[in-house]
Amino acid sequence: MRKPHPVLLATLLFLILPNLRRILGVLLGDARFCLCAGVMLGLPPGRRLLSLSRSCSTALLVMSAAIMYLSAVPAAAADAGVQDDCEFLSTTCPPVLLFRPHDGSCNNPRFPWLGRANTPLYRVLHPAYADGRGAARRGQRGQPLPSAQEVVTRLMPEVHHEFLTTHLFVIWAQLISHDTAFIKAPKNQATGPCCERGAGRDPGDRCLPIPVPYDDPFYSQFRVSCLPLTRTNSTSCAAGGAYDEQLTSVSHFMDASFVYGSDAATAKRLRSGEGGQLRARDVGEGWGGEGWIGQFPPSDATSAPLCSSSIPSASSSTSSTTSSPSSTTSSSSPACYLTGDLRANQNPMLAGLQTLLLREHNRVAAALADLNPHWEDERVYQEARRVVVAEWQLITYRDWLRWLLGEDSVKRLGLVPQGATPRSEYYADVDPRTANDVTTAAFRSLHSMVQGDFWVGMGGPRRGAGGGGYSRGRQGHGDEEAAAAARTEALGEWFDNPAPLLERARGLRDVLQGLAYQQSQDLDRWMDNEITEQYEPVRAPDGRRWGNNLAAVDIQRGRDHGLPGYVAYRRLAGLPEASSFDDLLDTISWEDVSELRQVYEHVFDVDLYVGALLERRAHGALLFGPTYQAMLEDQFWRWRFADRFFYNFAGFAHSLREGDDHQRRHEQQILALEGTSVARLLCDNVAGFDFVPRDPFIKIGFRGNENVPCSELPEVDLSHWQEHRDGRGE
Ligand code: HEM
Ligand SMILES: [Ca+2]
Repeated sequence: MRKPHPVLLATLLFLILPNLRRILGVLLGDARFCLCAGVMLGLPPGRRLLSLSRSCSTALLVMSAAIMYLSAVPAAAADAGVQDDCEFLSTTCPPVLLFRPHDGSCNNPRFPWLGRANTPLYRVLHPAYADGRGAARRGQRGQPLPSAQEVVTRLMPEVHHEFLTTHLFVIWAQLISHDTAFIKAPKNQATGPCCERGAGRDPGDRCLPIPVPYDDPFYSQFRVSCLPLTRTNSTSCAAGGAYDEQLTSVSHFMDASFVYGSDAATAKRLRSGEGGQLRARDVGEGWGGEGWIGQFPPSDATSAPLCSSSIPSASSSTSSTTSSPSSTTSSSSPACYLTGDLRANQNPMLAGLQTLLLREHNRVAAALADLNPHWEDERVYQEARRVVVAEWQLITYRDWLRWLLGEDSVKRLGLVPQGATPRSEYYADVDPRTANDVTTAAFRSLHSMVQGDFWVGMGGPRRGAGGGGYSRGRQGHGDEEAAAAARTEALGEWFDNPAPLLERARGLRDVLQGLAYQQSQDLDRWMDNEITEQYEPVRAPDGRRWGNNLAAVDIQRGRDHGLPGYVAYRRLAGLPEASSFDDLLDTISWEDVSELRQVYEHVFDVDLYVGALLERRAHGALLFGPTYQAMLEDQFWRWRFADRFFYNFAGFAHSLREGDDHQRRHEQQILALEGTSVARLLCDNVAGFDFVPRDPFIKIGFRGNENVPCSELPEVDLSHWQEHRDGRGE
């Protein structure tokens, strides 16, 4: 271990001394503390994650901080992908913060780096690297695990089963994932040489290619024998130099960083500098030249690496190994959106939601500026940002989460915000960070809900048997134009190229309408071919297209990050130990266990991503089996109660100004915010949404969900934000 810096040592003592009693508790074997130490060491906790006590969490936090501080002397990075310094530990904060910092720092008063952008992800279980330090996981006997491509071919073919949630529910989830994690991997796979002969053999080259079996039913026709993958950047300082932790480049909190950016410089670049507005382009003539369309994010060359204007053609599609499908980019980019998140252009539905939230910010800012002409640009921007982040959190926790975790679960965990919450309910001693295990497996499982053919307009697909969709819901509203425009588009045709679809007459409206009316796929092991064969495609000379396999990347990424196998995670959900394939039958069907047996040599080899996706639904859960349910409950609980800036905590400096009057006023604002809804966002920001499903996250007709005119929906009464010139409210 390296010699600690005196300042860091002093900080460490400052952290340890007040918590000495708790730390001694760990050492002396207090039962509760043993449980917590067990979690840290990857031992079976035997209880659900959420049952960790508060004092246990404190001890955990302090102990892991101690490890980090003791090893925090900057050292030269061993190679390009590994950072060995923990510079983030020296984060300093101003004494009082009225608005949350963009990078997520200074949220936790004692550990100001927790949740900051460019820091390591949290881990639920100790990693299972092949060499204990950072080499990708291998099988129980040290053998290579089965090819991720082979696993997908066998276990995750395309079968369509729809669920009661809409595609809007799914893409909203994608936004949440972009708000809370962005692993630092050089854009895949991209131009990297990860499929060249010998790549991946030397750990220094940061390659972890996915071998494709020669008889692969899809890729063999294109003679593709390898899918490229670059390893995620990591640091070993977080674990005292013992093993690698992967870094995320965005703030871990649910703070709409995908709108505002995760660092001060980006945040500044996104602002217009006047009236609290974000920069936007007013698009008058769309691609079809059909009249005024509205605001879109600015177009900016810096987002170009993740944006291309058309499908490139394959230059070497007949070679035996290949560079990434995405490596060939097109030269002309009509509009590459600059937003708070570099992934905004990935697909048109995502870019549509990014645009929606950008417009909401500018709408709220304009209203606040009207109410408070004496506010400067900065004040309007920060107050509007606070409103939009609050709406984002409220809609997610009140309206969206019940369809992810189930009504019982959100009630049991007290996750639905109701009015103001006293500051004593903030858990300063719980780690607020995004868990590696969650973002690399549990949350990614929603890839299985993505529709490869997405609706544009609300009339549903023209092709195939389904035709007609929900056009009945339109009766009485007479929107014949929408019916005429209704069609489906293949996802593979639109990756990294949203503008031509959105920026034409009714383009954004149609894409968002499609989201609100099309049902999503179910969460199961069946994946859509548009993401398992066509992610960022190239075209073969005969016009057919092929791309990367997202599900195989997910599996390989879990191995890259050293996530232990599925069996280890079962214990978090209180499921019995499993040491043979037969032991899985309590949660996985006989047929699926037989499939697992065919692919994996040993039950311990089964990847978390695969095993947990095969589980039958947990009792009381809507989508997940017990393992993913427990992991996501824990994550959503921590993103809320360990976020000091969560919108409805009352009584902090940032939630009220001085004096009782302000506290009462803040509480009124919190209540006023409850007028928000995703339906309201659509009505307020997109022309042509005269009526909407009351709950656009679930299919029309389910539990009385019906179309309602916008005029019937509640709204946020912004007059509560009006302030007299002396700083007092009305
Ligand atoms: C609509 C089509 C989608 C596409 C094309 C897509 C594509 C991708 C890609 C390329 C990655 C990075 C893979 C890697 O290199 O490791 C990724 C990561 C991820 N995706 Fe998706 N995704 C889609 C939808 C979704 C949805 C609906 C969710 C819902 C939760 C989601 C959640 C995630 C998560 C949690 C990650 C990991 C993020 C991180 O830790 O950096 N994605 N996705
Ligand atoms: Ca964030």
